[in-house]
Amino acid sequence: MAAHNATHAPDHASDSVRDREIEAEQTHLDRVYRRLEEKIHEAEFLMDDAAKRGQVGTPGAYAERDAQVFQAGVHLHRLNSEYEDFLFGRIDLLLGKDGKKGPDGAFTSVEPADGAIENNRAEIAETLHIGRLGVLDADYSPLVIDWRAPAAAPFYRATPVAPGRVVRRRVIRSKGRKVLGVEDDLMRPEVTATLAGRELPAIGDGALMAALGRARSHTMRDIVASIQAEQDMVIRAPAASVTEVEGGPGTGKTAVALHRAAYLLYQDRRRYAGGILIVSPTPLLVAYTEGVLPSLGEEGQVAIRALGSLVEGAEATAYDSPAVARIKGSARMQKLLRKAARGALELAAPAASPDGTGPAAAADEDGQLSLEDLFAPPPDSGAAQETRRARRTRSRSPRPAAAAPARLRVVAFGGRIELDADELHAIRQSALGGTAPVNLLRPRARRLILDALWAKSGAARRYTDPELAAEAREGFDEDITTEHDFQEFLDSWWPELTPRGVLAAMADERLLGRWARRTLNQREVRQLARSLQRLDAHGHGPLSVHDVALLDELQLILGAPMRPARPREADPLDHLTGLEELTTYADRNGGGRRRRERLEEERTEYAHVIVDEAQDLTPMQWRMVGRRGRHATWTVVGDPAQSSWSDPDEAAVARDEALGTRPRRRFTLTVNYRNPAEIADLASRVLALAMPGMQSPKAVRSTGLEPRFALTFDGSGPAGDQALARATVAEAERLLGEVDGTVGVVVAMNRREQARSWLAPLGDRVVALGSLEAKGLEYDATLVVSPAEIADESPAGLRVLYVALTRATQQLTVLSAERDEPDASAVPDLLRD
Ligand SMILES: Nc1ncnc2c1ncn2[C@@H]1O[C@H](COP(=O)(O)OP(=O)(O)OP(=O)(O)O)[C@@H](O)[C@H]1O
Repeated sequence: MAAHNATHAPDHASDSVRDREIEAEQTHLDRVYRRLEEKIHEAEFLMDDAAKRGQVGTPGAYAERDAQVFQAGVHLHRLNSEYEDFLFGRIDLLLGKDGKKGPDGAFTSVEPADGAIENNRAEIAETLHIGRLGVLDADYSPLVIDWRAPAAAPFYRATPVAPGRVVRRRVIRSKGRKVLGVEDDLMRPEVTATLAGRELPAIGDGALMAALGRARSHTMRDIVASIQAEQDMVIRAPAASVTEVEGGPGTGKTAVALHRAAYLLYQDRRRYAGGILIVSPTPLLVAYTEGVLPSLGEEGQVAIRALGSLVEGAEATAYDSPAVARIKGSARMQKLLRKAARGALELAAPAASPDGTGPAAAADEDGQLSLEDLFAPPPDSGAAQETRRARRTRSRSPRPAAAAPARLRVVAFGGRIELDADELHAIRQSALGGTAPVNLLRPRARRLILDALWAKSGAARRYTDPELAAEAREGFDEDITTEHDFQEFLDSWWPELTPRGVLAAMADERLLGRWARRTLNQREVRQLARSLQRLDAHGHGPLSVHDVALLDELQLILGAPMRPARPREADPLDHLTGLEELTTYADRNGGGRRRRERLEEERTEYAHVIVDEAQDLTPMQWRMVGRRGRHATWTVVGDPAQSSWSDPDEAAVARDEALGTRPRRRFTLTVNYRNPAEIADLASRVLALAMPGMQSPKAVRSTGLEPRFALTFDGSGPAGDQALARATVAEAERLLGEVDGTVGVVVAMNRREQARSWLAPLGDRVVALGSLEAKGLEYDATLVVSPAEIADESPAGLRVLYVALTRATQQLTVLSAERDEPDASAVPDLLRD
């Protein structure tokens, strides 16, 4: 940890020295902006020039134009982006061991030259400014080093214990083009260093503390100016294989994951043109974090998706009870879904003509084969009535109706050939024997039907010459299969199943019971079927986050529908870069967003997958995420102590399967940057219950403000609810007065809606959250309502409570009701020492 361990020089520098230092940084920033303006003009000129070349219209001119447009687009996008603090850091360095310079114009040596320090005095040999992007002066000297460049690493890694060449690290605070302040950390406080004959001053109390003390808003800030050494190790870890990061609440796992995405793109833009996927547990966390990457200069190549939005066209909006979530997330679902997909085929109604009489006979030209009343059961048969009923039901409601098995009848070679229900059933079973996706087995089933009809026709016996027999068979097949009615039969008998359709079919408790015979017990069948009844017959309706993983699994089991693949739009720049950065140019010309959205739609696999809050993925979700990174490298961040999944062993197996046998690199983050020590200490009591023996991360600061304990005491029922509402609102109001930023109120999941309505009048600085929604988020102040209610919600309830208690950056109140068994000081049983 750099700043944490650094000696913060007490702020003895006089105001005039501070002003002089700010002015010096202002002069540098002005120079940077002048250079940026020159670059913007250059880029605009290139764009104009490119447009003119485009009018010439020869292939060579087009290629040249495209290359120029790309370059210019990249520049313009980056330079036009408004950054609050484009330039945020500076390091003053001793002379290096060797005099080599890297591509960014900085000296590469990490260690100081012998004799760089003599009698604790030294001369600063190099000053580097660090910013969101690199900028070179016209003479190629570095005006700003990109924060991800190797030359910037000492800014994050230097500590007083291992300072390398760094004497002073400075964080520069600016807004727009104005420098507002500087904060210094001395890495060699014992050394008196001079720069251009003047002693190097140290100003401020340290940048990290300044950053941590800021009020929180509804969006996360990047930490680019104050990344700590242990975090930097993760961010800059090699991309290959799997990087696993564990750390307690507030250790910066999410921040590190986001910065790592930006770092990887910087390192190897070509490789990550395949896209980086960041998987987040909730849409709330996506909304909270998605501004960070643009602030780091990266957009377009990184998709941040909530677990409930990973499947195209599906968006989870509903919540399952913990019991149902446990069923849907479990690996047992694989087997059940395979059965359901096969079972759903049986539900298809046969295609009879509406009046049951079927199509008229169709005589073929050579008189060998005619098709007659092809697929209909006899009009008066029970099966026909059943079929008609089924069709009526189907037109009212497309849920696949249970129907009598059809028989298939053709007239060929002057006689009738018929496959009865049992024979069709046997054919279906035989086609399903393989493991191929159900929708893709249809051609095989079709072939088996034709084989059976051919065998029954006895025609094969009439041909001694195999060539003639093959020819006859070919004609036979063609005649049958080109018949519209045959195709209709096939559509009904082996319909194309959709994941949503199968999920909807599982809402039928009786059918589900059949399919789940060896997988779920009766109670589980009932719970699962009921939870799916909120979907309509097409499977449309409010999906839960766990339903989305089931849809993805079903997509695999069923296979892609058989329609012609949409040709990928040729991108003239693919051969140059494969980058979407072009969209920055195309955006300006209107078509970029559409194109990017389309490409994203088509993209189901990524070059790098980052999983945030990995401890929460269920086995089925690991399978879903794993499919998106089969050839990817991975970064997986999480904290087992915050897991809301009840069976960690089962999830670990699924995680191992998703990550495969790739070698793993492990890191642990140990410092809590979010919670003051007072809040972290209280939370650690729950950690001791939830995961005995697990270490809490060390809080980096303390505020002197102990958590508050409040009570509501009106028993249960509506009166109790009203009392709880009053107490919650009163405390939320009090906290609003205490902090400048946001207040999060965490309640048990089943009180979510209630709490939202209680708190709505307080405005948007207050957010009501169900316990599971609090994951990853943070607020200046947090109110946790009834810890016992949250802890009792599920087998993982204590860990969920631990999450709730670790969301506050400044103040925490715990509100207890009777069931919390509070003591005389209102401390609930679960939080007593
Ligand atoms: N080096 C840093 N400099 C400044 N702020 C930091 C630093 N590291 C982390 N933070 C801040 O600490 C807070 C917690 O970070 P983050 O949300 O990434 O932690 P986390 O480990 O993902 O937490 P949780 O497991 O509770 O979700 C954020 O506000 C983040 O900006």
